[in-house]
Amino acid sequence: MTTAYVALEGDHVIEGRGRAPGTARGELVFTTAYTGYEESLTDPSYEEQVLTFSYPLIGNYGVREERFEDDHVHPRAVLAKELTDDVAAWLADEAVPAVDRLDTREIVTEIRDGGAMKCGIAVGDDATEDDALEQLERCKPMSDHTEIGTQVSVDDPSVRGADNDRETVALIDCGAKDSIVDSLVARDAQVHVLPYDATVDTVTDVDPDVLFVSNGPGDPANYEQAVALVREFVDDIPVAGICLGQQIVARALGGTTEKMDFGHRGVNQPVLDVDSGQVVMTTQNHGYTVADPGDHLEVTQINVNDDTPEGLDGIDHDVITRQYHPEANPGPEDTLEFFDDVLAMAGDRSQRAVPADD
Ligand SMILES: NC(=O)CC[C@H](N)C(=O)O
Repeated sequence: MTTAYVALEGDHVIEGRGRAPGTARGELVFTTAYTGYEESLTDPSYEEQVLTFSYPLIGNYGVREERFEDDHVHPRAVLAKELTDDVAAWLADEAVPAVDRLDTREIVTEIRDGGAMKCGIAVGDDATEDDALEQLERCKPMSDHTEIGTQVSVDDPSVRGADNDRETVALIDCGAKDSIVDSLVARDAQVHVLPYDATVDTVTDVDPDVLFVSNGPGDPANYEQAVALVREFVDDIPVAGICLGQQIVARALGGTTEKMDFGHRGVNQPVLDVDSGQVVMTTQNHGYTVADPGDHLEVTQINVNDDTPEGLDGIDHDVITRQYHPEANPGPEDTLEFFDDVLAMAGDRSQRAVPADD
């Protein structure tokens, strides 16, 4: 059995079984998701994080590429009570250290009490506690990853979907999950996937019907160019956002964001739609939240557990955003109609742009 050490803040070292070798460091978080491990592990939002699964068995339905949200694994390391051989082999292949046979209840309790925290990992035949502690020592707080967008965004623009007379979407890729683009293309939109630091000219050249800001890793305060783009275009075209996208839109319109203690990560986060009174189950993965939406956005949906904003609407602009993941990969699929609402908002503008026939 390969030895594995996990060093938490306070120099608390936990021992486990090594399933994929290497050393790593990152922000230690947990998800309560009991399904969707392929999607979670390939979600770019987990960049620079170490992901703990609180569900005790991870990998029981194999590893299939068609479920991936990106072409590689994003968490820096993975912790679970039991990882199947399939998942362990996949993580070893991807050079992502993995540890199981440790008490994930203890780790989750530490995160709930102490908040998402720095950690260091060392896995391998020769790994030592000191190796894990050295990784912990070198770990930076998430907000210090100021260039995290470059690690996950595309380098060059690309186009998905046919050029037809339907909606054109300019998607600012801050680390977008593939299923967000798929959800738009499945509704016949044409999606221009643009770098997270795209210029105003790049967006103008696309002549979009909607500016869509994606999910992504890290602190929304480190996405100044995306904030500037929203400010530049929001008077002229509709704007939408998911997760990091909601946070960026809020910051652009005078709102504020803050770090949560341990965030929301799971597939059964209850969200109340304020107007209809309906509660839906949602998939979530975030550690920051909108603290104050400012004067130009109203909160339309809230998290039932802690009242944090889960949906925002523009008061004087065409804007809709979600803090959760409506693309439902993994599900539940209660929230897919968000994409219909976004494209309806984009379509409304196309109609208004047609000169009046008098
Ligand atoms: N999934 C996401 O887009 C995450 C958003 C942001 N990085 C957060 O942790 O809050």
